[in-house]
Amino acid sequence: MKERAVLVLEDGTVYHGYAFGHRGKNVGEVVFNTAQTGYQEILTDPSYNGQIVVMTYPHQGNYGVNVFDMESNRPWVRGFVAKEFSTYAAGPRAQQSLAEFMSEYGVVGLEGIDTRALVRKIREGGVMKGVIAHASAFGSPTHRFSPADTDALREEARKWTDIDGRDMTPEVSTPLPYQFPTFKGRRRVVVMDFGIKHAQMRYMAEMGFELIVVPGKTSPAQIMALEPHGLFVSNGPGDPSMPRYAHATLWKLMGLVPTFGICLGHQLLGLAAGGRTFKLKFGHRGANHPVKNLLTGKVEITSQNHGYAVDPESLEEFQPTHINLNDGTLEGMAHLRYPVFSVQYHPEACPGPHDSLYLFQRFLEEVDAFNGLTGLPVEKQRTDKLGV
Ligand SMILES: NC(=O)CC[C@H](N)C(=O)O
Repeated sequence: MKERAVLVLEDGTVYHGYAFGHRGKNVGEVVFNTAQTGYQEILTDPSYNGQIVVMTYPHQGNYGVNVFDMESNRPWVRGFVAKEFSTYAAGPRAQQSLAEFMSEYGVVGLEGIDTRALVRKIREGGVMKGVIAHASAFGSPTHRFSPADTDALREEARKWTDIDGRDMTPEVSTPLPYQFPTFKGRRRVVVMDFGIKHAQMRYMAEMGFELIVVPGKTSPAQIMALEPHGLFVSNGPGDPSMPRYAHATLWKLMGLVPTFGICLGHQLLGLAAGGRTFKLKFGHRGANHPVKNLLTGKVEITSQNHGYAVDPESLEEFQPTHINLNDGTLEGMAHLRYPVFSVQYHPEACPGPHDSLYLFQRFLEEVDAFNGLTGLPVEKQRTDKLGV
């Protein structure tokens, strides 16, 4: 018999379903993702630190998990919800089942609930805090949830400190600097790690960049002492207005070195330039968000995962370069005078389409133009041989 489990939202809504993955209980901000595949990349994307992710596609887990699709060294989601999880992992790339993977890393799962109703609720009411609890967290796998149990879980969700207003990046940023495994390149990029997805580094390594990854709290002087040709600002979790040290660092470095920011990196650059960020009602999380490139007029289908956005009205030194065609929010910007640009979405995909990979090429061109390296051959690095 399946073990009972519930999701209780802070507004008191209760969804009854069944336990999956690691047995237990966890609280987080409940968000939804509309990607049909890519659950392993989603689970291991550090930007989800603090969040319970609901997949809108009804069937998850069918192709298992493997060592290649890790976006960091472990999952970061606090809970994972789907209509139905496959217990069987099919396909030549599968090395482990999703159930085993979630159990191994302590990811509490829930299935068998009406995910469409839950997503409609979040779309209407905005993102909310919630708790997933399995019956065994109440002492026995055959436990039946009483109204007193769900009231207590609701209180637990309410009392949990909202990720809005919290710097969630120190937990996921590297504690010490390291070199991403690349050959010694003639173009050195310092990567500010706020919870980076490996795909971003893989693409840059393949393009011939030497990558030195530093903690998000690294000072401008320490960064410049590494003599970078370029600076990369990663994605990451939580409220972008909270890591104030990063705003100060990026403000000081603006114009000194060509800079490319993705997602949280984009938001931090906007804040560094004196701009403002705000929280979206339910965010953008999926693999088919249409974005218009205002410089070319072309539309890109993009991978997204963010709950905040930069207010374009608040920007003085940046011009908008990309907008979201669903809701008109800012998706990309470029500095008016310096080689500094950023996007809110994920050109590295993982999961998602590759329409926006040209941005990494643009970064390479900016780095070369600024450092007098134009004409230098790009030493393509085979990251598959490097074991990354
Ligand atoms: N993927 C990211 O970098 C997310 C940025 C930020 N934490 C947000 O939710 O908007």
